[in-house]
Amino acid sequence: MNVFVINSGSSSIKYQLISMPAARVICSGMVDRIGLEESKVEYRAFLPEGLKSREENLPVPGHAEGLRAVAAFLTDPEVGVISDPSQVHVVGHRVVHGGEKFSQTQLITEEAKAMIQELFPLAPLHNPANFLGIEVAEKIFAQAKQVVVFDTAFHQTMPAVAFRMAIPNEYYEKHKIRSYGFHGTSHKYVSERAAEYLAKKGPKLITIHLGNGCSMAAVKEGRCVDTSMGLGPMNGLIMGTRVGDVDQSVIFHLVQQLGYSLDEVNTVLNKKSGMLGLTGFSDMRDIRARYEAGEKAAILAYQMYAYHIRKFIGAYAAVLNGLDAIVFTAGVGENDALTRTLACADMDFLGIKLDAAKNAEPGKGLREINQEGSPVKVLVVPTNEELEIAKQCYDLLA
Ligand SMILES: Nc1ncnc2c1ncn2[C@@H]1O[C@H](COP(=O)(O)OP(=O)(O)O)[C@@H](O)[C@H]1O
Ligand SMILES: CC(=O)OP(=O)(O)O
Ligand SMILES: [Mg+2]
Repeated sequence: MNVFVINSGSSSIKYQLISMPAARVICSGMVDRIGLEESKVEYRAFLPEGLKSREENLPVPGHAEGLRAVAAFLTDPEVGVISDPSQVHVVGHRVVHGGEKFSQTQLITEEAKAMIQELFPLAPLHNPANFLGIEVAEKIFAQAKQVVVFDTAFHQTMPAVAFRMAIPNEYYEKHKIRSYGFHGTSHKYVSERAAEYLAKKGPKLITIHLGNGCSMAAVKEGRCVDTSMGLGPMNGLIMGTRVGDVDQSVIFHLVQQLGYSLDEVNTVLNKKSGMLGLTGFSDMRDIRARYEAGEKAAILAYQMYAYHIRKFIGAYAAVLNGLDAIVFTAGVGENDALTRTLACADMDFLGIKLDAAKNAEPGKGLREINQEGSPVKVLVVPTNEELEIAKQCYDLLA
């Protein structure tokens, strides 16, 4: 079964074609900077004769054009891996928000599509792009089964004490206002890899996903018991452009004292805050360079970013009543040693003892970066949301 996995973000599409159940990656790549100048389509094919890759800088005004460019690579006479789109049997879509009704992996229905659209306001950077991905893939891969895998699914095991908010009951009962949590596919994938590595039954884990969006989860016996994101993917940790936890009074102040409309407030908190608001840059590599150069704003932003991670580590160690390992993952978590250093600083009372040399070593796969004998393991586990989505598609349909 050939599963084409699409992870559509606000300005990018990551994709992999995976042969299941062997979990063999046939090709993978990404469309970057959609809608901006210098958009780019990357494609890597793992052919019997070796790797063939292509990178093309071409205008990609929208997701439809991006996916069409990818489909053209897939069937290209020289670097292609299939002769016809019908050789894609299943398309697996990452969808960020499915609300309370849609959290299980399932075939796309008109009802699910309507719900994904209804939730645009709650996940404005993600659901619209996810929806477009579905609409375009239904046209390009017309014979394939289309499956949705929700970011919220893994967090459905949270108990009510964690997911309810102390607002009047009717808002939950009538309107389903509660914490949902996101990046669930990633938290699930890395917590399973970590549990295998630790070879311990039902370990107590804190998974720390640091990409453009950032979130943490407390995982006990393979189940999520708490997570840092809520009704939408804006709260919790400081992110690339999103604010993370903020005092609600700020919202009223912006509206009532500074005259902002609610749309403007939303734009500020979702798109202009976080590391971008603090430093002028949202990409951690740019901020890192300024940190190294001793720029004050970058130093404070890094410290704040790590401080919020440390607060959640403390909170989740309490929630779990103990801790076997903390797990860093995603673009920043896997690659940025400085973030890990700052996030693990002064945590020896909790048993977290980072090994500076191991942490600084660049690596690729799962690795342990704690000191010998550290009571809590510190792991870097590369995430693979695409593989997890392909597995779930296979389990649903095989
Ligand atoms: N080598 C690196 N060092 C530091 N940060 C990195 C490195 N590689 C990627 N990143 C950061 O990872 C983030 C993107 O992570 P990613 O998981 O790809 O996010 P998303 O899936 O949300 O697009 C960016 O902030 C980028 O700067
Ligand atoms: C939910 C979310 O924040 O996703 P991403 O990190 O891909 O933006
Ligand atoms: Mg991501």
